[in-house]
Amino acid sequence: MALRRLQRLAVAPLSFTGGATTQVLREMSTLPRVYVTRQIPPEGLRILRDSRQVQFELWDSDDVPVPRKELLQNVKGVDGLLCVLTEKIDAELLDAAGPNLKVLSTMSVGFDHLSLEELKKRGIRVGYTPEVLTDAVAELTVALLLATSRRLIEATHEAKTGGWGTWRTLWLCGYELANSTVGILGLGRIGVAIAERLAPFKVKKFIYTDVAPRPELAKAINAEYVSLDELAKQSDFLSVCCALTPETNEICNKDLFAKMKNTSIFINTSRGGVVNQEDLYEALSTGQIAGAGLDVTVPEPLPTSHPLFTLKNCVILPHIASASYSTRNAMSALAVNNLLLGLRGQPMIKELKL
Ligand SMILES: O=CC(=O)O
Repeated sequence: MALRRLQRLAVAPLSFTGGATTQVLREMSTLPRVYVTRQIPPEGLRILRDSRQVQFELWDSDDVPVPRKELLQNVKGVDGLLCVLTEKIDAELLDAAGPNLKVLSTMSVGFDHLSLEELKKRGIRVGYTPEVLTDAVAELTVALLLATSRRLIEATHEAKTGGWGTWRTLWLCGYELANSTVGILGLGRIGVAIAERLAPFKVKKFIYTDVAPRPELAKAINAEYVSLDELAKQSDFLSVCCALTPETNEICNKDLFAKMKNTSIFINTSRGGVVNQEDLYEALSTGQIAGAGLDVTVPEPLPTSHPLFTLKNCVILPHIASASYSTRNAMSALAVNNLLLGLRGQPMIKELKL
């Protein structure tokens, strides 16, 4: 099938003169081998091609992830691996790759798909792509928040399907940011960038919680550190920005939703795993909270039959927070540069400390 074909790409254009071709092939065989699990955006691909540092094979599709069985086969003996967040990098995969594998580079800021313990045990260095996506994610979070709180999806649906009768005094009313309290669960670069964008909407107060206060970051947005309980109680808008870890797994559950105001809006652009989705469904369908905007779910894609899709007060996006052309190209370039630096034994631009 054309889409699923595996491409073997030379590090330099192959010459058609016999001698030169042989030379390139010989050169190829001594260069480090890299496997790329997805057709990555052009900027990264160009850097990889032009580097002449590696020979690489690529799963030549962006529509269908490489099937696990093929992935296990294709990584055999590689020195470097470039993956995206759909690939689970665990002991089985690392064993399949074997001892040559020295560098893993993920084109994502999140790394919950990587078994860090297994990577560390094998001395494999890990690159990831923070910072380059902060603006795009913050922008999308604001868009999702407004779409949810001002009921934009419901409103366009009504307009298109004949629900638009006379102008009505309380029809499709939502909640506004002016004079509100915005809570951030997990304050990092993205949380700060979201708050910076929301401040001009005349937010009254920013509050946040995290494992510990982060005064340097909080100062930039004049945010107050509070407990998780207080965050739930005080927030008119609660935006989840934390990484998915064993500590944050399903941290947004019925206990949290029960403490929230029935006028509050819940937004998640981090990872679906931080939310207990049954509890969220209950909170939304019983009016315990006013609405939810989710860019991430468990599983992804969320089956179209999922109960959350039946709720008018739940806006669900298909994990697109970083999806702008410039950001995805920047992520692919950073992922490739991390990989190439790692394979040269140099510090990566963005390397995870294991
Ligand atoms: O979710 C997106 C990422 O981790 O980059």
